[in-house]
Amino acid sequence: MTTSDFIAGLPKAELHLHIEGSLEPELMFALAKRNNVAIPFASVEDVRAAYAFSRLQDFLDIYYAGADVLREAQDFHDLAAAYFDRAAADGVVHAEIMFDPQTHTARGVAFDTVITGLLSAIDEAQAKHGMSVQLILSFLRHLDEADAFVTLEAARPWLDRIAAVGLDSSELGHPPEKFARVFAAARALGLKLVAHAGEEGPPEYVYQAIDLLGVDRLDHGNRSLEDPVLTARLARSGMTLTVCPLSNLKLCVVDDLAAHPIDRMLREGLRATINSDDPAYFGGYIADNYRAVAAARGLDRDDLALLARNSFLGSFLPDDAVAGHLAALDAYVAGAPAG
Ligand code: HPA
Ligand SMILES: [Zn+2]
Repeated sequence: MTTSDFIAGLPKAELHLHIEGSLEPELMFALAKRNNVAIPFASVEDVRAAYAFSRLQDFLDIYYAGADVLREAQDFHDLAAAYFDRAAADGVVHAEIMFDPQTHTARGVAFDTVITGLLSAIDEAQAKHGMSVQLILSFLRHLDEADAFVTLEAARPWLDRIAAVGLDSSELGHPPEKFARVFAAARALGLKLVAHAGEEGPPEYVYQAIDLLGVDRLDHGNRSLEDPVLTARLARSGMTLTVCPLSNLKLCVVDDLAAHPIDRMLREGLRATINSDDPAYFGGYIADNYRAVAAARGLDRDDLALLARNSFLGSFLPDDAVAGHLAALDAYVAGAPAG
């Protein structure tokens, strides 16, 4: 069995995926036509050619523009259904996906339209693929606290279908402390908490995410490695980091995958996981991310299985479900032919 096949069949959870970032150019064009929305691209090739980024903001500008084709519940359904089909083919048995309601409510698309479409695709993925899915409502950090509170209020009727809140968008200049009160309110509602920190932002933002927001999981977290005290603390506390190698490469968080710190993270005792972030924009889904770092950093099957194991340990699934997934993972690894 090749490493590529071993990775594809490895049972895994995806914990860092922006559903709007799974909008493939082909679907973008189809939805633009269906909804009569003008897009600033002449062809699918034209769209892909625009995906050259030198920092996070370059990507975000295009990502928010692309999301403009999403108007009706059916659009959100089709977007998510395409992701679940693709993820299932990559061995994803559980996904915790982020959505950015403010990207849509700011354009006049109702919160309920967005979540209705996503939930119907989630129910379908459960039936079709046996995949479990949880939703993470992510606040846009370039907007203010009041806007985040309005969004949390809009989510109230849906709280039984939302597992967590998150924090994404432009990191620099928008430290976690800006959202301390919103996160406290979300926690009081029984939601889990995650936040992007240490992707472009300094270790100080990671400290804020854990000390001021009280996050249960850290999205990216790469720059924590600049601070040995912080790194040791994250390792000791068993904090999960949702690392996204192809995203890191495309957004110039690393210059080269050969310099990616994924194996260093494991060596330092961090509970690192592999995820795809915005696969339509960064050139690969989750198995591609595993393959890319396996090749670039010489990861062996034990490393790959540990990364998959961490994805279940870092999930928000109940303990018995985690134990079931770990048993299936162990059985897969034990039964995989050498090669
Ligand atoms: O990688 C990301 N970082 C911050 N915001 C985002 N929104 C989508 N993807 C990202
Ligand atoms: Zn992200």
